[in-house]
Amino acid sequence: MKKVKICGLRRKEDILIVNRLKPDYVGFVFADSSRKVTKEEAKALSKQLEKEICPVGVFVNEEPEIVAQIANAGIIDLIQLHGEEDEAYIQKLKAFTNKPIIKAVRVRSREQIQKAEALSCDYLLFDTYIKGQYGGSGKPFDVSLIGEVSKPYFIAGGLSESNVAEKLKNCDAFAADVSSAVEIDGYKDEKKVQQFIEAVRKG
Ligand SMILES: O=C(O)c1ccccc1NCC(=O)[C@H](O)[C@H](O)COP(=O)(O)O
Repeated sequence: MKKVKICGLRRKEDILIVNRLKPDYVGFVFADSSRKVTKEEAKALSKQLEKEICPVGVFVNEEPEIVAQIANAGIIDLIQLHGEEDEAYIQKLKAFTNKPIIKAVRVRSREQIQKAEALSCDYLLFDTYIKGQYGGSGKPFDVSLIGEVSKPYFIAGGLSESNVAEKLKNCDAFAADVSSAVEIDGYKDEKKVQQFIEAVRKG
């Protein structure tokens, strides 16, 4: 069964929703965004998360020492790098923490994906390229660009209950990641989260 990640949790209500619906992963965004949480907020939210749900920290070009501090404090179990982090950055981060790493790629070409495969991260995540916006755009991209990839990967970018099954059929993703389409007025909506999780798991 495909895995599912609900990204951009920021309220106690969001944690109650995911604890009931049990996605495989949830994301806390530590980068500039309407969904941004502080380390203290994420710590309090993560503590209330059911143990079977894996908390992921989303960072954009953050100092590796800061990322590692948050990871090593047990607030997150997986690190998602969503900026221009390169192999040198990943090596530096790995010197500070042994938490697994997802490297996000905002897809513009097949060459870019092949280059990302050589990075020493554990997973890749393919998201939509929008100039000036790192993530959470709500805009889809053509997943047929992905092709064969040697690492397990997430797909993201404008996924919704109505398009996720089709997108998963057109690539070999390990997991689907969503934020915008499971929100109403910027807040996570239980019904939408439930419909998305069901659509991913039904395939
Ligand atoms: O969600 C954000 O606001 C965000 C801001 C800056 C960097 C990354 C961000 N989100 C990362 C994610 O993993 C999102 O789930 C992914 O981009 C998909 O979002 P959406 O297209 O809204 O479903």
